[in-house]
Amino acid sequence: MPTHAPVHVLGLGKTYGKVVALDGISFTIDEGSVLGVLGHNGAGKTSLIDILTTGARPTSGAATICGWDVVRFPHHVRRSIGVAGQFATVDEELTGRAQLVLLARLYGAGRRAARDRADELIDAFGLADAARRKVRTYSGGMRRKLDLAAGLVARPPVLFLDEPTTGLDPVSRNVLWEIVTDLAHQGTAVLLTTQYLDEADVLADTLIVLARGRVVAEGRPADLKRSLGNRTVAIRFPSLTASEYAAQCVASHGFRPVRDSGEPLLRIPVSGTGDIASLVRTLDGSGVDVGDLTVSEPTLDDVYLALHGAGDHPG
Ligand SMILES: Nc1ncnc2c1ncn2[C@@H]1O[C@H](COP(=O)(O)OP(=O)(O)OP(=O)(O)O)[C@@H](O)[C@H]1O
Repeated sequence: MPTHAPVHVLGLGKTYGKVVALDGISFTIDEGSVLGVLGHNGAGKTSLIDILTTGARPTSGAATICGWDVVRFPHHVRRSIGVAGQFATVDEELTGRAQLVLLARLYGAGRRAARDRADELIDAFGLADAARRKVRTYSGGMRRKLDLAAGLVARPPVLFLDEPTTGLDPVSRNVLWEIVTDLAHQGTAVLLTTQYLDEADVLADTLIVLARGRVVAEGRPADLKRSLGNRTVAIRFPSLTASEYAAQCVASHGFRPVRDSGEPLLRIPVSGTGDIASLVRTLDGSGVDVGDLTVSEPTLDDVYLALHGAGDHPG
C-alpha cells in the first residue's frame, strides 16, 4: 500500500461472531497530526486500537503504521508505536521509575537519556513521591498516570491514547494535553480516543465519530460543532407533558429540539444570541412554564443526538 502517512487505514472491518465491531473504517493520520476518535461505549474504538497496535487481527481491510502492515509485520509496528491506556505489560514488582526507564531503554534510548526522560515525565505527572515505590502499591490514579507516562516515554513516531484522561485529575489532564500537543509539534502522529468533545476540541486536528463501527461524521472539531450551531440551550421543564408541548412549539418555529428520553429536558442547538432571544420569546408566547435554562457549548452527546435522534442512542 503506497503511502507516506504514518497511519493509513483502509476499509478496516472486525467482527466477533455476529457482532460487527468495525464496518469499513478508512482514514490517514499525517506526521504531526492528531486524529480524535469519538464514540460512546461499544462504538468500536477499542477494537480499532487493538488492531492498529497488533493486539487483534482485522476481519477485512488493511492498515499500515509507518508503512508496516499491522498483520504481516507486527514486530515492526510495535517498535513504531507508543500505547497508553492499556497497561498490560506493567511489572508490579518494579518501581514506577524503573518501569519507565526500562521502557525507554527497550525503545533504544541510551541509559542517561532514558533516565532523563523518565524523570521528566515523573515530574510532569506529579509522581515524584511515588516514583521509587513498587507499582503494586500505587493507587488507581497513580497507575493511570504511570500508564500514560509509559506510552509517552519513547517519543515514538505514532502514539495511541485510549481514553487517556478518564479517571485523571484536572491538573494531570492539562499536563497530558500539553505533552501530547508538544509531541505532535515534534512530528508524532497521534490517535486519541475519547468520549469528551472538549478534549478532542483541544487536541485533535481532525475528528471521526464512530457509531456501531461506522464513521458517522468526520471533520475539524470546529466544523462538527458548527454543523450543530454554536451553542446548545438546555431547558428543564416542570413535567414531561410541558416539555413535550414546548418541543412542538419550538419545532414549529424552526428549532430542532432534542428530547432527553424520560427526562423533562430539551436540548436545542442555536447559532447565536438572536436565536436564543427568539427561542425565549417562542416559549414565552406558548405560555409553558420553564424551570431552568442553561446555555452551553455543544457536547459530544449533542453531536450524537443530532446525528441519530434521541431514541437511537448509538453504541
Ligand atoms: N472479544 C469480543 N467478543 C465479542 N464481542 C466483542 C469483543 N470485543 C468487542 N466486542 C463488541 O464489539 C463492539 C465494539 O466494541 P469496542 O470495545 O471496540 O467498543 P468501544 O468503542 O471501545 O467501547 P468502550 O468505550 O466501552 O470501550 C461492541 O458491540 C462489543 O460488545
